[in-house]
Amino acid sequence: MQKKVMYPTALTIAGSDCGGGAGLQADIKTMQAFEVYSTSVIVGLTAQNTYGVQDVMPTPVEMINAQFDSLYADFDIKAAKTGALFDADRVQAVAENVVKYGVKNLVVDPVMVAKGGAQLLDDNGVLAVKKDLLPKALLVTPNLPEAKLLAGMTIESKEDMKTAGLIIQESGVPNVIVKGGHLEMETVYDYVLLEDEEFFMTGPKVHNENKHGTGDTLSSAITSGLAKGLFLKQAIVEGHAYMNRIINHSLFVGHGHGPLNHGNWADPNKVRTGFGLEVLGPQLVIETENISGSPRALANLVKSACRSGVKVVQLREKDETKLNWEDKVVLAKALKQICSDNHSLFFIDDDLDLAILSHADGIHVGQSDTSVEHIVQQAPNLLIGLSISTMEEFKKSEHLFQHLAYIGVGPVFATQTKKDAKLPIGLDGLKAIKAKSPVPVIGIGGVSEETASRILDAGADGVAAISAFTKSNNLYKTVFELSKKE
Ligand SMILES: Cc1ncc(COP(=O)(O)OP(=O)(O)O)c(N)n1
Ligand SMILES: Cc1ncsc1CCOP(=O)(O)O
Ligand SMILES: [Mg+2]
Repeated sequence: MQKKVMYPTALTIAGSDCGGGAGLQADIKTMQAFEVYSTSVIVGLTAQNTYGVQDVMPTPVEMINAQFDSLYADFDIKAAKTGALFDADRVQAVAENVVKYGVKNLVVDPVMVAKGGAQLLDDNGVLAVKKDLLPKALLVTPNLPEAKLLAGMTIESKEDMKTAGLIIQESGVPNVIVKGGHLEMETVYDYVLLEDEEFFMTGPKVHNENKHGTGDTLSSAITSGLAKGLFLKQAIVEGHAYMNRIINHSLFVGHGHGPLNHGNWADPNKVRTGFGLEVLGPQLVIETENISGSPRALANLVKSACRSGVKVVQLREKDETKLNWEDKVVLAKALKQICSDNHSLFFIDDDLDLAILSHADGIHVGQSDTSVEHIVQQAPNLLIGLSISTMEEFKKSEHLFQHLAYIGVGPVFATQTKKDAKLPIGLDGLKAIKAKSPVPVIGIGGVSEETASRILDAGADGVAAISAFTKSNNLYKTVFELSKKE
């Protein structure tokens, strides 16, 4: 099977924790857990273990600049975060590079004091973060002691957290999370103040000593979501869910405050937010006809769907299209760009020329369309999906599986959308094919928020749908429902 794995890239700008539980080591592990490629600018070294920080050595400013130069000469960095920055000179250097390279989606974790009490940002550094870095950031994530310093007030209640959030927002950063883990309560409240919304996130207080690196981990998790193209609120909620999960599976290594288990992310939904073809998630199949004939409306739907978590989009422009060839090419190229920007794969239905011209990632073909062998010969880099409607078609196609990324099996249920659809194969038919298929099985036809979980429970690796998306008034929920097993 051909495989193409797409990895968004993120950056951590932070200090090294040689003990591996916090700092940029925690960031890299978290990003890996989110299937995001991590790059790093090392702002300083710490000699550190689970007992605390024994020594600190900041990186020379020239070397910080050189690391930024190297990374931005090469990588397409979609989101970045800062951790320990040590002093005002280093904050200044980071702020200058943020401007120089137009660093996108910057999350500032204003690390000031390590768990054992060592100072990781001096007093002038705190002022520099406020003045030089926060106005350039998308989000800042202080814990209570950090929020007290940034807001210049004591914080002893949830109300105080809200006031502190507003004061910090006035520094010029549009979004703030004040983390309340230090409040003496059995529930941990984190106050989220966004540009247009505010809410508390809650989690249980965890009664063990292994919480080293929690701040780094949450901010990296959010940064990972941003790198993958999630909306900020989604990235925050997913990051928080990740933290809540792994904090309950922390590791007993070392003899002091142990680290989190960043790899313990055995959430059944996880595979559906990943990248790569083993983890297709719901596929949006769409043509201008489905969306009042308007290419712009189609582009908007594709953009929103990608941002809601769709990882594969297929353009299925049929003969009835009102578009001429040139307009079709323009549309396909625009959709490919939207998909690339959002780390989603872009497929074309049937049309090999259009797939090649638009630099699509893949092509989907039916039993009577362009042959798989011809595609492999003409465009060996294209991923290929093949339609299968019956067990007979499956058996007839077995020699092609070596070339396929997936098979689209259906219609599973009756569909109004495809006029020439064959008879529904049903859940039992799908199950029988899944049992024999060496490639992922995507169920299509009559997929809705109600039927998707039955198709997935029958063994499908993912679903593809048209009307479920075009009729949706909440794409995020639709993607969630189309990814969910019972
Ligand atoms: C994922 C997926 N599965 C099946 C189809 C149907 O393709 P095909 O059989 O070629 O029918 P048309 O789409 O051409 O009407 C698909 N497009 N995608
Ligand atoms: C393209 C295609 N192939 C088999 S059924 C179908 C149409 C799916 O549309 P809907 O998701 O609205 O049932
Ligand atoms: Mg076809």
